[in-house]
Amino acid sequence: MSDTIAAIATSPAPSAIGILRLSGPEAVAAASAVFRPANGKALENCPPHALVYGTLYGPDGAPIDQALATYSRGPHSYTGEDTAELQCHGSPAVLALGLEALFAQGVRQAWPGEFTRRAFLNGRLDLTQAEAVADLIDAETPAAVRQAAGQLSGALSRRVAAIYDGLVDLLAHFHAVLDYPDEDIDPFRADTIRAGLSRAEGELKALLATYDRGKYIAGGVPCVLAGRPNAGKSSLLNALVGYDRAIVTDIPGTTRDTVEAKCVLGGVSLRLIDTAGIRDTDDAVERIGVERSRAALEEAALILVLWDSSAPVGEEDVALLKQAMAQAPTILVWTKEDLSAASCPPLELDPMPPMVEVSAKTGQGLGKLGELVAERFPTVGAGAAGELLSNARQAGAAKRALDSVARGLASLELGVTPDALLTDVEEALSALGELTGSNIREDITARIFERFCVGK
Ligand SMILES: Nc1nc2c(c(=O)[nH]1)N(C=O)[C@@H](CNc1ccc(C(=O)N[C@@H](CCC(=O)O)C(=O)O)cc1)CN2
Ligand SMILES: Nc1nc2c(ncn2[C@@H]2O[C@H](COP(=O)(O)OP(=O)(O)OP(=O)(O)O)[C@@H](O)[C@H]2O)c(=O)[nH]1
Ligand SMILES: [Mg+2]
Repeated sequence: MSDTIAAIATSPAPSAIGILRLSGPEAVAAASAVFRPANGKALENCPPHALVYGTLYGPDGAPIDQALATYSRGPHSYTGEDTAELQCHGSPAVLALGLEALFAQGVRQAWPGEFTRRAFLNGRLDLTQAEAVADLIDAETPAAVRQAAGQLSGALSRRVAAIYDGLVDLLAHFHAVLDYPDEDIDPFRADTIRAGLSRAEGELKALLATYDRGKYIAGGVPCVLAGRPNAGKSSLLNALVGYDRAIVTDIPGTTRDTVEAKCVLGGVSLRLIDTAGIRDTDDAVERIGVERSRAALEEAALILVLWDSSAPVGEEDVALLKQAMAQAPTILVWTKEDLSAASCPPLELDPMPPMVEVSAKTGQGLGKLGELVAERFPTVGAGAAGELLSNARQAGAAKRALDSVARGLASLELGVTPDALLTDVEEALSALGELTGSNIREDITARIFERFCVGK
């Protein structure tokens, strides 16, 4: 039987309300020992799922807060175990004392994600739903909220289950042919199996195609700021994130290492990557920085090429723009719009990139830049029904399922033995089981729940 865990479930800053949460066999008894309801009854004798008003006592027995408490009996709770909550004033000192009082009752500190891990182990959530809990907490845009909330309610699980069930139906046909292992699969049955595998293949391809969008919604679009030294890259990064994240000076070659920061622009969550200005240089450190800039360009899903509108455009600016456009959706950003513009020869590019003039100093043009980003990633700002693959673990499992199904289809054409084909289908089922967590190794779940916060 599992032990009883407790944690502060709310943020560590002073706030209106702060919650202590417990789960496990002694959860209700421990909460009852430190909290006395105003109605004179013991907490455990009040009805479950109700909020009860009363006094919370610290480890030395002195009152430390007027609070609300509630408890639930497993399996009718978040974790599926007995749970209790103490909803206090959100003072970090009160919460720390309350937690200490609970430890004195023999409960222990919860690990990060341990409540949700218990919910998963007790079958209250599958793995994609548990991951959605973490995604929801981390969501930075309305689109990310909708995607995570849909996944939490089981939308991705249902989509995967439909593929899984289709493959299970096929297994019945295999058992019929396995009874006669030396005979070829009769053509009628082979057609049925082929149709089932093709359908699963189509569904898995469609599912995998959701991953780009899902990962951009959940984790942000990797967006590189590129341009020659002093173009204003770090200034733009700072203007977009709203604080002085990167060092800005008038010395060309200020940024050496890549600098990352998140922002929301045009409703799209971006992972901005500021880079060293690209130029030939004798400085060994700067040269490594320039190499990193070029490497970052290759990882980008969106590139902002910055041209200083107060300086003449050079050949290297045009070369960088062309390189970027060949690599990913690119926006040409004319910087320092507040200064007087240098004259620029007409640009002859086909196609022309979308362009915008901005000033990091005044904020002019940033709204227009947001519109251009939203045009490039309309579906990333729009949210989803929650049935997108949203992380690499999910995509990896779906890819393995697809590979197994494709192998099965190829084998069928080659006329292999039924048991080889059966192995392919079983491998596909096992990969889908990993995706939802119905069939997954302990060490992998441990890694997944480590990313959660304490108290979740
Ligand atoms: N105060 C508080 N707020 C919270 C949570 C919590 O645990 N406490 N949650 C958690 O992190 C989330 C809500 N999720 C929850 C999911 C299931 C149950 C639950 O008790 N389910 C039971 C009973 C349902 C019912 O009363 O109808 C069940 O499913 O059987 C509670 C919270 C977000 N807000
Ligand atoms: N007036 C004005 N000056 C700007 C603007 N943006 C940047 N600057 C100035 O241009 C100079 C270079 O800015 P940075 O943001 O450091 O340029 P960078 O592209 O990051 O340069 P490197 O890191 O050296 O590649 C600094 O003196 C900035 O203050 C702007 O919008 N208006
Ligand atoms: Mg810089």
